[in-house]
Amino acid sequence: MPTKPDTESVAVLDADGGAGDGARQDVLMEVRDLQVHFGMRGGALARLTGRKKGAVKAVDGVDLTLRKGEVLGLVGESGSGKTTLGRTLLGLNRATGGSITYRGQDLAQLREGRLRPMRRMLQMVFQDPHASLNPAMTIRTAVGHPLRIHGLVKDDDEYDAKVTDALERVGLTPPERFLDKFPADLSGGQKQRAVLARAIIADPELLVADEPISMLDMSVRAKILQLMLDLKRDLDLTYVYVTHDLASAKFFCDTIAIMYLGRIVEIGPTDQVFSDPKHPYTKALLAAIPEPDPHRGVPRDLPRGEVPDAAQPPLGCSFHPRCPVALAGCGWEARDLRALLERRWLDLPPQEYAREKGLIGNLDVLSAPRLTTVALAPGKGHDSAELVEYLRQLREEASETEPREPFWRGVTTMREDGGQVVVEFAAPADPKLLPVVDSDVRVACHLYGESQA
Ligand SMILES: Nc1ncnc2c1ncn2[C@@H]1O[C@H](COP(=O)(O)OP(=O)(O)OP(=O)(O)O)[C@@H](O)[C@H]1O
Repeated sequence: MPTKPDTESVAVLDADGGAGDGARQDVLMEVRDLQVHFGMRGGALARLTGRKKGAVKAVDGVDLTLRKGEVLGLVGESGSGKTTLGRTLLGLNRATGGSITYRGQDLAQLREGRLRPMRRMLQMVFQDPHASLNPAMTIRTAVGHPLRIHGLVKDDDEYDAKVTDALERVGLTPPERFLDKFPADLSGGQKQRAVLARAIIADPELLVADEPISMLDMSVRAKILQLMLDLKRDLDLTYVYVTHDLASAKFFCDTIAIMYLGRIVEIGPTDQVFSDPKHPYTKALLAAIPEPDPHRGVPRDLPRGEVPDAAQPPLGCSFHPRCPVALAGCGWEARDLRALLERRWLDLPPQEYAREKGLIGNLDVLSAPRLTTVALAPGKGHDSAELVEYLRQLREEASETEPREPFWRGVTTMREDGGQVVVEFAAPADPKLLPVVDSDVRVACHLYGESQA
């Protein structure tokens, strides 16, 4: 893959995370406290019992400043909200809250009718070029479609001239060979070139590209990214590049935003994020990039566990249940105790497992989200003294094992009370995205406290 070319407008963040005064006029889009929640329909039982429907917070308070000519990468595991954020920037998903300022208007508030003309300037490139092109349309019709929708040409000659120019720009040459072909006649790479031709034909300002190369052969991926960089340079484009692939983001992006469960946990110039990652999640993602040299070992895994359910995110920092260095105030709660017990029990022989599990009579109370105080009842044939002793033993064992289990930092109290054992956790705090001293990076992590700002 070619090395990342120098771009003229590398992003510079000021203390507020926005562009400095000099760069302010170069701001293309300003996103503030953006939220996109998807309602979940309750089942018949939920309706009967009057239980509230939940919501998935796909995007949960995102701030971004996108400058003209910038390539911003949205990176994170599946379900982190990258696609939803990208789509919302273009008005393809409606925002639940917050603002997206573009050309003096708030896209988050615009009605569909007023949004439509803006769409000419804001285009999306999807992952699957095959699904993006109507199999029954010729390339001429598909690529020129935006010209017709937005009424940008006066006659067929102008239409053909523009389609021909777009095909040339994306390397589908000579264009006459492609105009009357159907998508099925094209290779994957050629289809994605046609999709790019359609995306640029109406002279847009911003392209959101959602995993644009992930479904292509390895051999053409770098070529498509290079083509996108050439188009950006020639047509003054700005890109938002959605991917879970850090290697391509490193090559392609000026700025990287690392997303986790609907939030940006770290954002900054690509070289700084890669050379000196701050957030434990960023560090884990970078450590999980497979080594190109097979003699240097197997790919390392991401931290334990999976991305949690966005409908019931963890308290405090969403990453804390997987974080190897979490602190007391990172948001520990009852569910984390359950996860800890279950991880331990997985490794026990059946008899030991049954004995330990039998000590707790009401394990299910540990499933409720956001509980920072929980009362555990002893199991049949046991009492609270045995139960509290068991928990204290676990804590003791953990203090002697490396790497140190961070969960116990969050437990402030374990005491007997009225025949039960009350476990209390430290008050949770939501980490804010703050600038880190001596760097252009902002990070949402308690390891970099407010004093660092
Ligand atoms: N239309 C929808 N209705 C309900 N939930 C949705 C919808 N779209 C996305 N979600 C949920 O929002 C969360 C974020 O999804 P999103 O697709 O934006 O993440 P992503 O990081 O792009 O993941 P992927 O890489 O798998 O596409 C997920 O929990 C997802 O299930």
